[in-house]
Amino acid sequence: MNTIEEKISSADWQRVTEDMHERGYAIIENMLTEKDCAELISGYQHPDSYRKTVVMERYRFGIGEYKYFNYPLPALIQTIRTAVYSHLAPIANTWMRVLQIGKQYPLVHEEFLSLCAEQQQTKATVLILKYGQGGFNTLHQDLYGDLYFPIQLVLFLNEPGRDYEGGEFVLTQQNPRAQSKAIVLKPRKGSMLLFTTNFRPSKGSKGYYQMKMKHGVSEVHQGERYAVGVIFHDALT
Ligand SMILES: O=C(O)CCC(=O)C(=O)O
Ligand SMILES: [Fe+2]
Repeated sequence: MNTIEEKISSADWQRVTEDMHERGYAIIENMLTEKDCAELISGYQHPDSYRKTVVMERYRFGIGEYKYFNYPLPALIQTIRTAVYSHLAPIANTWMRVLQIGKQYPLVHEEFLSLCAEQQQTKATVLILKYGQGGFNTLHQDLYGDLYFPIQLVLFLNEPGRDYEGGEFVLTQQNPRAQSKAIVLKPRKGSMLLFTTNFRPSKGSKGYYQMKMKHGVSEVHQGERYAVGVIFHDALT
């Protein structure tokens, strides 16, 4: 059995990089084992692991519930956050360069977290979400302060079509000169989905422009759906 470090380092990052540039998202299957998924789901009940619980209806974020992890993060998630970041920072740096935004991200996640801390962004943003029948997550962006990393990921802990129906992951892209396009994804259990947090570069006739993206989850028609969201910046509150 490969360790999570091995799975991350042997992933096809060339293909992921191309997908991120062309589409603003990429899927890597088989990142988590059955056991990893089961442990993360059963951990949902342990109050000590989390700093805050959000009942989504209260804020009109949708229907469902999520919990922000506390530091220290579970080892599996800590490893994923640190190791995947190093593969994404070069992509983020290309995006900033082609969009002529004078910003570059350090290649080491700890250094990026130090920059967050300088801006008082110190609270963990990694979360686990739970939706039952009728659950959904409205289209949104996960910006938790002025400093943000432009790519984030979700880990899928249940099998679509078996554990739940509906509950598709929805991305919208807002072309500044057209209506929004919806992209609907059903990644399999254990998959990692990488996607655009705010905007990505898209090539037009006069060079690159900003294509704003949002994400959410369509209504769960049946069953239960859990997911872990890994956001690379920390939060003010
Ligand atoms: O439940 C999902 O797949 C979406 C989670 C989400 O919005 C996030 O991780 O930022
Ligand atoms: Fe989100």
